[in-house]
Amino acid sequence: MSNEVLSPAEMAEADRRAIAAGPFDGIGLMRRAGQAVASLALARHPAAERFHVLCGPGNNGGDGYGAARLLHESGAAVSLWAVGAPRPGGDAALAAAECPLTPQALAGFEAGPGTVVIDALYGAGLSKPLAGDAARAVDIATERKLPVIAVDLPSGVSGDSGRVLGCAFQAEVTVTFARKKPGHLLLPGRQLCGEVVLADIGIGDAVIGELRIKTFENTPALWQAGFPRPAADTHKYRRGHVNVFSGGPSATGAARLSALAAARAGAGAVTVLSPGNAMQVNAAHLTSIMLRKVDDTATLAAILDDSRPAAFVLGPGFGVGEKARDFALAVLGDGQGRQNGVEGLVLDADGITSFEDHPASLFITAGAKGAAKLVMTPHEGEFSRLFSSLAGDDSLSKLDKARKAAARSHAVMIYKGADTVIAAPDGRAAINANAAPWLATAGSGDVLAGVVAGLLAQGMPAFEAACAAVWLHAEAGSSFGPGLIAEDLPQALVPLLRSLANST
Ligand SMILES: NC(=O)C1=CN([C@@H]2O[C@H](COP(=O)(O)OP(=O)(O)OC[C@H]3O[C@@H](n4cnc5c(N)ncnc54)[C@H](O)[C@@H]3O)[C@@H](O)[C@H]2O)[C@@H](O)CC1
Ligand SMILES: [K+]
Repeated sequence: MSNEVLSPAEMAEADRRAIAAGPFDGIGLMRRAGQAVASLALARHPAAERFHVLCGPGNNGGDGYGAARLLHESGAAVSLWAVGAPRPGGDAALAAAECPLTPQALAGFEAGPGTVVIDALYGAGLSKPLAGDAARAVDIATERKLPVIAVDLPSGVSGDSGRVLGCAFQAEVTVTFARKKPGHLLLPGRQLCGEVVLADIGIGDAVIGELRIKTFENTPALWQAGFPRPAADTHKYRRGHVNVFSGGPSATGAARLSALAAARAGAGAVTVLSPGNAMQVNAAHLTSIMLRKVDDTATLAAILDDSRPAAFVLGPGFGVGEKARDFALAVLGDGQGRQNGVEGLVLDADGITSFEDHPASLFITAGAKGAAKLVMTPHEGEFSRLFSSLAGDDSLSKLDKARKAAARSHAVMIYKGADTVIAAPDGRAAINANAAPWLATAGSGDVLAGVVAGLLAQGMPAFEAACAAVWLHAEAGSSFGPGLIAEDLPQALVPLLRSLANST
């Protein structure tokens, strides 16, 4: 799979193993990296008046020296600007020695209109905030709106977290090697990278395979094989039953949105579980979705006794409090082991907030042997209510936080945002990068929760169901575009589901 995402440390290990396995040594890989950058620069900017290649002291700079040499050999006008000298005897020093151009000090960097900047200052080895001459170079490129081609990462962007250290280049395109890094996908890094182009520099799939990578970009390749497809002889309850808890009479719409989304995602039957005082308003708005009165855990127990496959959504519009906690724990199994057919619980919005002062009861129940699978869908505020120590730890990336929260809570986490991270208790994680700003609309999260439950009810494993739902939800929002409201999303899923069904 090429959707593995490597941390800078894993990438350095891949480099070491690739060099040991051959056929390329360190300078060989570096030459190929330089070649990839030079080819892209010429293809994108054939009429550039000049390429300004900015080289740092490490191997990122080494790639820059290689690119500068090849651009110069191709007849392009090239200025070379360097900060710090490469370590003598290292690959970057060899690349610098191979380059016939004399570097000028970065302190004197100047660039006029019509020129292109190739940023090879710092990549995977960025270790402190950009300052001094490097920061000045960023200012010049930004003020003059010069196109920037970043080598591996825009200097200033952390490959681990996507955060900016000091300041960073805004690249038009970033050429990276072998696989993407978290910093290409997590914000603000993703936005600063511009387009990300993957170059093959000779690090083979077998080498990457040895690393047992557990981080992925969330694309259909990750979950398509397990996407539910109804058998020819199926019937509605075999396609899974989703139950969505409704809030009180003035807060019922969110549950209905979730229910409709679960139905579109392929659940065979969907029921809104409504408090008695909201039955009328729910009944007035439901057609194919069924309705059942549930006011207390005794009534809920009868529903949980049903052995047919089912998933539950608790949270959208539900209200915060003890009732939410009681219902959630009952669905998970209340420490008694998994209920007959309960595949999972999607805990969203108020359902998450209800456990703000009681997280341990949720985590212990979710971790009990045989408990139903728990999927939580917090946005940043909700995440910090359940995981305040993780949320406040600036040394952790969003990826780290989601992963640690999943392990702590025994839940699949969908840590929402424009760069949603999905993480499983077993350490797998996926970063989603196809979201569009149109999704930031009221009720959008209710739809997502419903899609997750729709897939869970059909027996899709929780991590894959969460990844598929996030991708479909984002793709539906992106394809609909301006004017999107949450009510549009379930319908916008249809063409995507159709093309998924046709593609296998
Ligand atoms: N053989 C290899 O290891 C390969 C590495 N490649 C390139 O190597 C890069 C990683 O190389 P390195 O590990 O040498 O790391 P970098 O070249 O990214 O940076 C490390 C150097 O920069 C200094 N530094 C870091 N941040 C700084 C800051 N903000 N201000 C001033 N100095 C700073 C460090 O002290 C160190 O000297 C990748 O990004 C990629 O471009 C590619 O050539 C492919 C092959
Ligand atoms: K760079």
